[in-house]
Amino acid sequence: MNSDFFRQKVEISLEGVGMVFGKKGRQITALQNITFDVEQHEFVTLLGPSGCGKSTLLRLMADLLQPSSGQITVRKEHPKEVRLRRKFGIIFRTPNLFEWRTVRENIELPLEVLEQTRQMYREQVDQLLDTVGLAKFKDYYPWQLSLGMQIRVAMARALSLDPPILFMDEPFSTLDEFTKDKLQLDVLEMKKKMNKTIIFVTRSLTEAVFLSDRIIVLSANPGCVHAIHQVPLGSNRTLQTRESPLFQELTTVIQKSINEGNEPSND
Ligand SMILES: Nc1ncnc2c1ncn2[C@@H]1O[C@H](COP(=O)(O)OP(=O)(O)OP(=O)(O)O)[C@@H](O)[C@H]1O
Repeated sequence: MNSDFFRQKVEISLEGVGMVFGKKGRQITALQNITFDVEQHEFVTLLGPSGCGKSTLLRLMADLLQPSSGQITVRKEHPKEVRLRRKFGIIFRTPNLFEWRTVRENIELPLEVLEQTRQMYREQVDQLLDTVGLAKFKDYYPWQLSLGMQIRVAMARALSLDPPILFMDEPFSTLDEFTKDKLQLDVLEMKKKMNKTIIFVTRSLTEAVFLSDRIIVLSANPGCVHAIHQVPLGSNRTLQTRESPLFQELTTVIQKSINEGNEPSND
């Protein structure tokens, strides 16, 4: 039997992808020969030190940048086609909310752009407000919320069109540990309930192991795939999961992999 029979559906595929910034004379090769697939409903994290090209890679997949070489397909199409059909949700490091719009109005924005009437999406937005735990704060303005709550609003807004694919670029890097824990648990819950394919970027090894099904370790100068690690921690993860021997073992192995990938070469 064909081995593809056992594989999940491939959602995103990268083949020999490279990215060079700048003009002749002052070029930076940010990424070189990146090849991997992301399967449907998978949570894949791009992990590596600052400057190894994680954000660039995420932006290429989301069609916010165009690769200098190689090919990216999403559901067998060019990422642009998929973006134009609004099948991507994106959450950045800063929540980028509109200060003059309430929580509810910020979440409604993508739906408004599609010119749906408020009546059509009222229930859907109510559900999202519940999902991110902000139902009581729906009439607040962003400046009345903590940073953690603002990030929750950005998450709800990214989910408002129910996209199958979610890109998350270091969304929790500016948060304190306590708020980060809560939001990581929310993401795990969301993944379980909503069945999204999630591409997550972080510099934090523990965050990557806690959230991911698979971790892609990038090495720097230029950014390459150094190693790919499965994270077999199951789908019922709690804060106690981080105390388990398997979690400790995975962090040790992946830390070693990061160190190897970033050792200075002798060439
Ligand atoms: N628009 C740009 N123009 C020129 N160089 C860029 C541009 N964007 C990124 N780079 C360069 O590409 C490389 C990779 O940057 P990128 O931001 O993707 O790394 P990163 O791993 O996400 O880093 P960090 O964790 O610090 O955000 C860096 O050398 C960066 O300076």
